[in-house]
Amino acid sequence: MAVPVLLTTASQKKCLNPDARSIEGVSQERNRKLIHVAAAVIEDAKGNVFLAKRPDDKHQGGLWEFPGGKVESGESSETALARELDEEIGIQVVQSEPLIQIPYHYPDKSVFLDVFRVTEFAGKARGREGQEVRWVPISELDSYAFPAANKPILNAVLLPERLLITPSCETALACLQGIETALGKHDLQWVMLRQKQLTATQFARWVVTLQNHKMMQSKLLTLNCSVALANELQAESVHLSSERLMALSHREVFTGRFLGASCHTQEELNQAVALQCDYVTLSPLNNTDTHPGTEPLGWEAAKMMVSETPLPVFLLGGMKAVDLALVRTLGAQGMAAINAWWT
Ligand SMILES: Nc1nc2c([nH]c(=O)n2[C@H]2C[C@H](O)[C@@H](COP(=O)(O)OP(=O)(O)OP(=O)(O)O)O2)c(=O)[nH]1
Ligand SMILES: [Mg+2]
Repeated sequence: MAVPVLLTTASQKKCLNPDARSIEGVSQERNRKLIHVAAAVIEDAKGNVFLAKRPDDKHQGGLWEFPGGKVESGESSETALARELDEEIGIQVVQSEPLIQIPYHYPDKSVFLDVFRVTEFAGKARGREGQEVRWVPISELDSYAFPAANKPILNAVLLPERLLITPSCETALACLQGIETALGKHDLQWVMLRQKQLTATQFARWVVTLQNHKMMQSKLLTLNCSVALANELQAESVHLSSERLMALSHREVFTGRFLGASCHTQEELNQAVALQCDYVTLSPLNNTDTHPGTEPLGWEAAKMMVSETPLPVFLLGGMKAVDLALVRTLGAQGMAAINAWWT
């Protein structure tokens, strides 16, 4: 008989707040022990992800899930993952890496999702328990109904690992050329337009130029501006400065897909979690030319902060392109940088 592991650790603290619960309800849920669950984002070589439908009579029934199940007493998450994937979908894990950890309180249950990316496996994935299963292109994941706790998993899968932030540029043309060079040289998929020296009108003009450029058609463009301006510009992604983040009392109605924010402290990270941001940047990791005189967080503190944040975290500040591997071992989603890629 499987005995699920109940977590009472620091993971309790970083839970995403469930929607529309009374204060009393939330505090009761927060004291509840977390059920430790190992789940897998299984990818094939074509960029498809394997989904299974939860049986109607189970918790979160009828919704699509990343296969997995409860970690049993005495098991590591990796062992539980391997066992569950064999039992549920008949595959044997060959290679996996941690993707993200999410504590979440449902009204009736609290779970701690320990999510791995499985990049290599043996066997043919199938529904061994009669459940409906499907290989789904990553670009179509957003059209599937998942349990509410899964939102950060989707963000972690959909967002690229590397974010290029533009330095302040003299002209829109110089900015375009810089982006083109960096994207071409480093095979980047994600760009944040950050140009603090521009007025909103000038910024909007630069954005339209970028949006219409052929090279940006297949890339994710994030605008570092207000939500109102990003909506006006029909942006797919907006990035809030820490000042804008801390000034918000609730998640503004952003009409695009990804709402991110700059964080430098635990308080700002807490606010990003409370506002249900889709990702955060955490900086400065090291000393940087762009923010001289700012005390860096350092790798140890950053590691702690990442482990307490149930959102995809992109580390930023004085990093080199080769630091990506280290960033991943810390549990962060990836890295954001100007100088590492802008030449
Ligand atoms: N496997 C999986 N579980 C998820 C996801 N999202 C999510 O909220 N959960 C929740 C639903 C359940 O409360 C819990 C997982 O339990 P489970 O039903 O998969 O556990 P299990 O495979 O060990 O099944 P059982 O023996 O308890 O029947 O985590 C997800 O993407 N995958
Ligand atoms: Mg399961």
